[in-house]
Amino acid sequence: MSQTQTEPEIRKGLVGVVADTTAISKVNPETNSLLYRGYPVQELAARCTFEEVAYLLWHGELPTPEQLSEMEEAGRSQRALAPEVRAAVDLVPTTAHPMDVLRTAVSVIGATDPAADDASPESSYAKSVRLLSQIPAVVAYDQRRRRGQELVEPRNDLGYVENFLYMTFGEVPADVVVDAFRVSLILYAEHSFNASTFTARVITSTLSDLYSAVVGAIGALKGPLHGGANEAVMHVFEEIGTAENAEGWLEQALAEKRKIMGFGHRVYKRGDSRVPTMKAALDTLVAHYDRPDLAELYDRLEAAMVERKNIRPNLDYPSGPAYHLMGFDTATFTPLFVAARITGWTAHIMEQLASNALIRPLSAYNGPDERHL
Ligand SMILES: CC(=O)SCCNC(=O)CCNC(=O)[C@H](O)C(C)(C)COP(=O)(O)OP(=O)(O)OC[C@H]1O[C@@H](n2cnc3c(N)ncnc32)[C@H](O)[C@@H]1OP(=O)(O)O
Ligand SMILES: O=C([O-])CC(=O)C(=O)O
Repeated sequence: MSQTQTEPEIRKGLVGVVADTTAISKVNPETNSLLYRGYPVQELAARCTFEEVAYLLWHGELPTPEQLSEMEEAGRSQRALAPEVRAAVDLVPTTAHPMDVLRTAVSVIGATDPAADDASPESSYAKSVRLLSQIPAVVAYDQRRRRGQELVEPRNDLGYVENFLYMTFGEVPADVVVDAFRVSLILYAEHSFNASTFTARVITSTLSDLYSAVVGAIGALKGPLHGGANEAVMHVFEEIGTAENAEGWLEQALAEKRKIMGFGHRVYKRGDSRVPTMKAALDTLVAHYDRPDLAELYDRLEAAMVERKNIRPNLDYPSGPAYHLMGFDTATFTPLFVAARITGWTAHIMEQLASNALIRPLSAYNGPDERHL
């Protein structure tokens, strides 16, 4: 009797694999849309504070004024950089990437939390609020120490976004800057089973603690194929120099088989649903800082890439130059992504815990046949 052996189907990079359900966000490449808990992200960016969006991602509904102020109060009381976290940051040399500093700081925040291993929903939520509040203090302080500047203590009379900028720059910038930063954080907050979120879910699935899952997610986000691309976009802009070099630079880069940072996406093949909103925010910054040269370079490279490869920008493409115009150092861009995505990551960690199954795929062995010594 002959038996046909079916080869296992291997989906390298898990392309097209549906790994689980989620109620947190829906990415729909067909309609080019992104919903957080059912709400289009564009509407949230137009109408909500970042704190409201964080609450929505965590709880499934937008907060009432009372619920919001309760969450904000808990967050404000934890905004200052804890002394042991500051000491840990100071130990890391400034030759290290800010993502390495942030990863270390989150590890210390976890290691100094006596309830680190408490996986109850209440404790997970409290940790999520804690990380949301502490991460800006780390990011702002790290950029300042690299510039030889003193730490700026938080201001509790300010909202999250204003305070983040205040701790970074020592002043609250113009409304247009505050608003562009708010929009970027909302757009970066959540995006289903992207690589860093999936990393957090894999770690959580072993019943490890929330901080370990976030540390792993930070590591995954750092790579230039994921969050590290917003920083890489700025390096591309610097390499190109001025708009008239864009086409020539692209030809050469493609000839060298380079990946063009800020373009392409695993899920969206006809454009990233978040780009138009972030591009509009970038345009307001270009006008505010009077930098039409940057907008021209942006447009020329995008047009050339669409013409040559029919590949469109992802969110990192407008975010990189937007953060540059706001005054952030290029190496700080991906930590800003962490500050936003901590909301989505922790929402997914809580969702995974609520309905857990160990994540453990199979592999098809292709090494030598069995042999003996
Ligand atoms: C917020 C975010 O994390 S969004 C992603 C940020 N990352 C980047 O911007 C990095 C640059 N982009 C890329 O490397 C890719 O587009 C990714 C990693 C984002 C998606 O990759 P995948 O879904 O695996 O697409 P894949 O690599 O299969 O691309 C299909 C084809 O388009 C090409 N391609 C895709 N993106 C790019 C790019 N940015 N530059 C040049 N070619 C590209 C690939 O080389 C491939 O060509 P081939 O079929 O001739 O081999
Ligand atoms: O979804 C992805 O693969 C990457 C992305 O855009 C994100 O994480 O925001």
